[in-house]
Amino acid sequence: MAFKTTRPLRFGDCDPSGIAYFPSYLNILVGVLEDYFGSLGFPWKVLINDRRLGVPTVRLDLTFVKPGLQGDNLEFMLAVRGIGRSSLDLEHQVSANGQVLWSAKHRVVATSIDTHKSIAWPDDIRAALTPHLEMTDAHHPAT
Ligand SMILES: CC(C)(COP(=O)(O)OP(=O)(O)OC[C@H]1O[C@@H](n2cnc3c(N)ncnc32)[C@H](O)[C@@H]1OP(=O)(O)O)[C@@H](O)C(=O)NCCC(=O)NCCSC(=O)c1ccc(O)cc1
Repeated sequence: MAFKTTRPLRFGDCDPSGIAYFPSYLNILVGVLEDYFGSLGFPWKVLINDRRLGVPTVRLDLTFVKPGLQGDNLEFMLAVRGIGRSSLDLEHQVSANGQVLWSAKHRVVATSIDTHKSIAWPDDIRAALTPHLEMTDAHHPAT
């Protein structure tokens, strides 16, 4: 099941003409990921400060379809597409007014904040992520 959340496209996210500035999208996207982990019971403050676990991005493939405009209510849909030893594959779809504005394929990796090396997902985090796993093939059995 996809994680859904919304966030308005604010004045500070846009250029002077009111079109979304894509670096702002990246910052917003990190916030969505943070909210997702929070929804699973793993707020990043606790993950980072107490458990010494970071979630850096190693790959991000963005496709922009339509411009976002100041005042749009951005609707984020995050799906888990794969869980590796330490990696997590996500797919994002971002819409406003019923139209897709952009999408992203995103891989993050669990790392130790102390060594800056990958670590296997701890059992409790893996157990929380696994029910959200939606294989792409499940949606496209013929491909
Ligand atoms: C993440 C790394 C430490 C992993 O390196 P290693 O410890 O040597 O591990 P490995 O190379 O074995 O890779 C581990 C896994 O990552 C996967 N991986 C690593 N690099 C890649 C790339 N480039 N593409 C795809 N997959 C990758 C790899 O397939 C392994 O997957 P599993 O089989 O599931 O375990 C290292 O690749 C790295 O430091 N990369 C740079 C990360 C970075 O700086 N990203 C820029 C954005 S920072 C960021 O997003 C951030 C978020 C939150 C914060 O609090 C701070 C920063």
